[in-house]
Amino acid sequence: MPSPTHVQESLAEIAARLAAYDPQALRVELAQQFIQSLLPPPQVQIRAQETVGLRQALGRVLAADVISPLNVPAHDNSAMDGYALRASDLQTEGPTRLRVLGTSLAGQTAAAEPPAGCCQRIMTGALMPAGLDTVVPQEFTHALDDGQISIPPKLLRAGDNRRRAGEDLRQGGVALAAGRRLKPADIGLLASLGLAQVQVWRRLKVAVLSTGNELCELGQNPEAGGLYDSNRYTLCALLEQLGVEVLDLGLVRDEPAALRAAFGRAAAEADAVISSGGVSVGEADHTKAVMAELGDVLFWRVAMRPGRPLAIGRIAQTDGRNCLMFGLPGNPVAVMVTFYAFVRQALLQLSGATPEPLLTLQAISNQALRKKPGRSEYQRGIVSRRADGRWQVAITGNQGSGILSSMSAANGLVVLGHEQEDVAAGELVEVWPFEGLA
Ligand SMILES: Nc1nc2c(c(=O)[nH]1)N[C@H]1C(S)=C(S)[C@@H](COP(=O)(O)OP(=O)(O)OC[C@H]3O[C@@H](n4cnc5c(N)ncnc54)[C@H](O)[C@@H]3O)O[C@H]1N2
Ligand code: MOO
Repeated sequence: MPSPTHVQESLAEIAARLAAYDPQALRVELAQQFIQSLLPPPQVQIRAQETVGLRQALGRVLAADVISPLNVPAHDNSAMDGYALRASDLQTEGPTRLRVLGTSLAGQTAAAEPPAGCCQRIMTGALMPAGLDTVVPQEFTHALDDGQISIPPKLLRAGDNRRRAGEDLRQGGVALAAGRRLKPADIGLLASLGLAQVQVWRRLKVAVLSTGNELCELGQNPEAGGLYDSNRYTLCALLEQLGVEVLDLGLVRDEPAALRAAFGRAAAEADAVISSGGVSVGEADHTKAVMAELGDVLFWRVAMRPGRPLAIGRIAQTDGRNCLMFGLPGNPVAVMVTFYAFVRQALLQLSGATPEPLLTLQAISNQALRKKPGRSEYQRGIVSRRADGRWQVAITGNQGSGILSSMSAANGLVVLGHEQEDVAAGELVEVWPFEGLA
């Protein structure tokens, strides 16, 4: 491998600084903190930016603040169909009578200032005529025969039903900050500013591979003792949901040359590589040796279930960047749980995204759960609303770390923290809904 262009602290040196670092029983939070410390800012890792049209911008990460080029709304306008008036014309005792001078429709220029004692018929979105500050919705008025309307007393305060220029977005202000991972509402907001394009970081590129000689490609027949490679499909789907570019390196035989070629390609072409399998203590595993040969890597046993064995490392690239290595355990549910616990947030941050709080729920456990203190546990569950409106969660059956059907049946993960002991039926537990992990 070409040597890196700069010297960086080794992973062992970083680990040595952590209090309570125990690679044989690493707390989840400490593992997360460690991974966090390996993430370079996008200016260092991603570097390139691109301009994309709004229709292509969903899920992309803003590379620069978006400064509002205009006020939204551009002018004061009416929030209701009704009559625009001066609050100072309103009587406090008894009804107010005002003469209706004309009609303002949305899209027209602002009407001239009417004299005192007059009002203007106005539609939602129409510009407020000069000098008028308040709108009375038409359903609260009575039309009188002489071209006047009557408004009951004590109905309105000055400024009611008027939308102010710039109340949504102010010209020159930061409409969306750099690091924003664009959501549907953001796309609409950018459109409301008239912006057809935005400046985003290039997509993060993530390589995926599966290791294990027992695995078989879809479309082929597994040999005796073999099984289909499902992890790569799960991982590619998880990555697509995150909006990163996926480099599928396929199924790699558990042979040093094949593994070297795959990890080498990942290092040359991708920002991160995720493998599954071969990180535990088994005999047939060359994965760990090749990871350690090509990069700087630590092999952990995390105090969690599922997902105990985990490799974390990086391979230096010729241009000074790093390719992060995530060696996930082979068991299919452990792959998903470790992805959610360690990989997802890291990839988002590596993409330039500002961290956002994870959407979690407190739900009533429908059943007693066995839990050993001293490790974090992740159980598959179905969250639903009870008749009283509170969340409840039911575990989806067999929780073996190879059982994908109970993961597929679930809509979230029950997360039982490191210190947590047995949970009694009716107790509150934390749940990560899968919707919040997309
Ligand atoms: N003596 C010990 N044995 C094991 C330990 C341990 O601490 N001591 N840990 C167990 C845990 S926990 C896990 S998780 C697994 C992880 O081991 P590996 O990462 O080395 O994974 P493999 O042995 O290669 O595979 C485990 C399991 O998963 C199946 N697998 C692997 N890749 C795929 C794939 N792409 N698609 C579908 N299924 C896959 C594989 O066939 C095995 O059944 O180790 C335990 N053992
Ligand atoms: O980490 Mo393993 O996932 O429990 O089977």
